[in-house]
Amino acid sequence: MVNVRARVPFKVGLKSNIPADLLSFNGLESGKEHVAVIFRDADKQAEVPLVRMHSECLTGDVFHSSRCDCGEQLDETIEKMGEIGGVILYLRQEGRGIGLYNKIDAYELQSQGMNTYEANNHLGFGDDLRDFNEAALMLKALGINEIRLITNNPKKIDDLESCGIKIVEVVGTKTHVKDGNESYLKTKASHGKHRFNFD
Ligand SMILES: Nc1nc2c(ncn2[C@@H]2O[C@H](COP(=O)(O)OP(=O)(O)OP(=O)(O)O)[C@@H](O)[C@H]2O)c(=O)[nH]1
Ligand SMILES: [Zn+2]
Repeated sequence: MVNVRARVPFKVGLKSNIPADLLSFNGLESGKEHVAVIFRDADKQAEVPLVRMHSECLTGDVFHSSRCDCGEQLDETIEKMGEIGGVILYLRQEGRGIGLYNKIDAYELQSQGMNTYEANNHLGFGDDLRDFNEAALMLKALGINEIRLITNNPKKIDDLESCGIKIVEVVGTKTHVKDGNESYLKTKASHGKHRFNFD
């Protein structure tokens, strides 16, 4: 049984000025310390909340690495939810579930010419090891069964729905192209079926 362990207020965003609550949970069987960040008490409002399931990316979220778009997606989400409310589930699934050191090994292979999925496969991993069952349990612990999901990734939609969360709307993120991540994003679109808008 997953339930809320603690809920504390803090302020977030690039200027540390966006109020939110940080929540921890009991009962996550993976032992992963997933957290939720709730803006404008979105879990207590009548409207169906905006939700983002964001998988940990130390290199992108913290260092804004050129190799991916994770940090920009997180910043965009925080800005949006600061204005209209929402819930970020920050999931400790570094490297699409293979972990940080393996992701760095995969980056080494990508520097030699493999794409993001080929590198995973070469290391003996599937394309994406994540499952979103615990994310669904966290939402249920918050009393949330229906959401508007921020994602470009169809796998997240299918996985959450199969765990009993109703997705009433899918909201895409912007396409954050920068020097260094274009082929990564294009591979996600062609192979991973992510929905991006390349102008
Ligand atoms: N294995 C591997 N993982 C990567 C690579 N680049 C980024 N990641 C990981 O991919 C995950 C990105 O997850 P999310 O931000 O949830 O994004 P997503 O699955 O692309 O889906 P949406 O952003 O919701 O459309 C993070 O865990 C990153 O650490 C890579 O080249 N190899
Ligand atoms: Zn990333």
